[in-house]
Amino acid sequence: MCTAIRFTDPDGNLYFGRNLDWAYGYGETITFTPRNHPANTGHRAIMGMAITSDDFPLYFDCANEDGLAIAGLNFPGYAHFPETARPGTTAVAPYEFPLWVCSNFASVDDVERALADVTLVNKGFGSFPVSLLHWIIADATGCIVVESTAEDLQVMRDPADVLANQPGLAWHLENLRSYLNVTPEAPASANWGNAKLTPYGAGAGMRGLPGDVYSPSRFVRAAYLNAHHAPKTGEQANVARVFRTLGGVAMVEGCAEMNDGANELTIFTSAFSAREGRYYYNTYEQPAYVSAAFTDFDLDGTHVQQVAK
Ligand SMILES: C[C@H](CCC(=O)NCCS(=O)(=O)O)[C@H]1CC[C@H]2[C@@H]3[C@H](O)C[C@@H]4C[C@H](O)CC[C@]4(C)[C@H]3C[C@H](O)[C@]12C
Repeated sequence: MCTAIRFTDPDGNLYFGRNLDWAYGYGETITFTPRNHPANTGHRAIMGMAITSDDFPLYFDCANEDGLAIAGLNFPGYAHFPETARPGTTAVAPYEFPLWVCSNFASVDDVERALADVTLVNKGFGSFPVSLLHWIIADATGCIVVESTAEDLQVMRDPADVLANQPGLAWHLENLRSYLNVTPEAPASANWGNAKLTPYGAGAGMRGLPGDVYSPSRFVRAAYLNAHHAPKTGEQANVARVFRTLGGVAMVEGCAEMNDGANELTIFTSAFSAREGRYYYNTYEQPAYVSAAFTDFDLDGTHVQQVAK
């Protein structure tokens, strides 16, 4: 499973992060695509988590120098990509979609407009299978979710500022209504007959928030934690906010098996700060952040640059 969140600090800077939950990694590391890389048609510097094949970055999530960020999350059972583009639309393959978005656009509004003329097509990269994903795309103003299904390509505003896995965003947003009673406030005491009931301590208002790592539960919990986190000032506190919130929906190894019996766990957690133009991540066994900033790289170069693991 995977979960992604966005929020802004009190100065309006975007923070964006994701958990990558799976049974294994792919050798991914922080990967920078300079403005003049041949596949960077929009000439925006891009950084995120990827593996690289033949100097082509296969991003799991990434962000650009204008403060636009995207993450791909599994969406099997729902994701469907037609073989060919609808007449009059541009074909974009799922493996190149994060790069295409961050290369060509500076804002969620611009991406949303452009997607009216795009078909996400069923095309893989080399011998890799096509990933069955949906995507969250965020900037300082908000976020959208993109879902290509057998019906159509849906581009939806996401007022919850989070995404998990299946089902689709519309279902998750509807499901949130079942939890509107959950609150940070301490409930008043109650009298049930002659029994006087008082809270043991903090957290009593959170009873009912699901504690498991099933996708609907992670969506609800991430939405609650993200919406209620205290606003923070400064880079360190906001990066901590991303990691603490995503820690609230992280997967502990051994608690949830995948279909093949393998244990799913939070392989890495990442955070992008548009304030500093910096990408941070940690892994299951290495909780200390590793980070890189756009300014660490040759912005006008032509080749992908990777941060050694
Ligand atoms: C497995 C990852 C999604 C994790 C996730 O959402 N898990 C949910 C588990 S569950 O179903 O809900 O149980 C996805 C996210 C991004 C994907 C990668 C990116 O799309 C980049 C390339 C794309 C290639 O087509 C396949 C390899 C790949 C390197 C992908 C491998 C894999 O599908 C990744 C890493």
